Amino acid sequence: MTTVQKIKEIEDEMARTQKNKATSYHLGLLKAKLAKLRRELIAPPGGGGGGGGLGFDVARTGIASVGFVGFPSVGKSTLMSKLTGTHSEVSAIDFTTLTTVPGTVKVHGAPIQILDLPGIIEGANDGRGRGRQVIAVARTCNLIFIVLDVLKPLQDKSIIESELEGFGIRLNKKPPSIIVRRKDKGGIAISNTVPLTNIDHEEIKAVLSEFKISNCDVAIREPNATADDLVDIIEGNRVYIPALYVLNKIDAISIEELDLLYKIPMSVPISSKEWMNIDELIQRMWETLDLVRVYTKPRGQAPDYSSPVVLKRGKCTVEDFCNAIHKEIAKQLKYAIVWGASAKHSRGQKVGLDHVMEDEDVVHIAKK
Ligand SMILES: Nc1nc2c(ncn2[C@@H]2O[C@H](COP(=O)(O)OP(=O)(O)OP(=O)(O)O)[C@@H](O)[C@H]2O)c(=O)[nH]1
Ligand SMILES: [K+]
Ligand SMILES: [Mg+2]
Repeated sequence: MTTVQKIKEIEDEMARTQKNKATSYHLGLLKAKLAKLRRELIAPPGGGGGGGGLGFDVARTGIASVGFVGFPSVGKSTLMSKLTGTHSEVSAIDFTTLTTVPGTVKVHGAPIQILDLPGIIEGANDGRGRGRQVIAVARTCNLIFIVLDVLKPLQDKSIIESELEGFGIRLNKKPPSIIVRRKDKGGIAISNTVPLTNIDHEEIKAVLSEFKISNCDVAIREPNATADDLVDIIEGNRVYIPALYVLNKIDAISIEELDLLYKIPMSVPISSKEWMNIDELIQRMWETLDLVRVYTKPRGQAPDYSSPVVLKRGKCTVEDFCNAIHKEIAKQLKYAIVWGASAKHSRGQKVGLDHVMEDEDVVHIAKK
């Protein structure tokens, strides 16, 4: 039996099994087994598989990257070409785009890399089409645009989601607050600071046993944690990426239909062909990327608002700022003065390398 067939078999069995006290251990085992099989698919034991592939690894430029994932002919290349000014072949024929096509769009002074990708189909992460290479590129992006054709069934949305999920990508989700600390002896101790609503001790033990963990402390702080969350923590190779659902081709539907689309969370209805609602898309892209612009103020001069240093949230200290300019600067720093949201007072705050900055702060670097 192939790995794909084994996965199908387990999924079928899980669908047949009612979740209750008597079955939770068994379900926990199945979930862990499923995760292990999926890992085999991503990185087969003999090597190979997974990412890379001719034309898929492109030079990464800009401060952040956005990957376009969707079925064929939903309009990914139309959007990418118009957004970036970079040519990417457009046609009504499926699988027009065959490799990664990179382009750049500048948003609020920050260069963002856009990666147009080939269309994927159901079963992509089982190796059908170029799906695996496409999803491997998506795994490395800071934001994923799941592009959907509003003229096609909405079910396509969940197919794409499960293809990405199957490859270890978690969309619009934070890493679950679960800690598994392995020990040499002492058995399994489970503690929780929140009520366990979607997982019970039997299921936790089943998952641990399938991963051959017989001694460990499990601490669950995640409200509504599931067995899948636990598996994610044990497997450890998950990536947590924000996603926006880009609902394309709204030029072809009625206002009433458009109203319904607006109810889908994290979605932006657009028409790439007729250039409708692109401003909202760019604004939502900017907000979701959550970047931090910092303006430099040379001594005795006004800040330079034309070219911000753009940093990522969580990596936006004064030290990160210095390193973004030149790797020697942090060593030469005497102090920095920061104005803006991160500063305590409006006349500016004297800070050191570990100060965390906010979007649109102004900074002056005083050297030794
Ligand atoms: N009506 C309408 N048609 C569109 C829109 N955007 C793209 N199209 C059409 O949809 C078809 C496919 O467009 P592409 O941009 O090649 O789609 P793709 O997703 O890149 O396709 P693949 O590379 O094959 O995966 C073309 O005929 C486009 O003209 C849109 O906003 N509205
Ligand atoms: K196409
Ligand atoms: Mg294309």
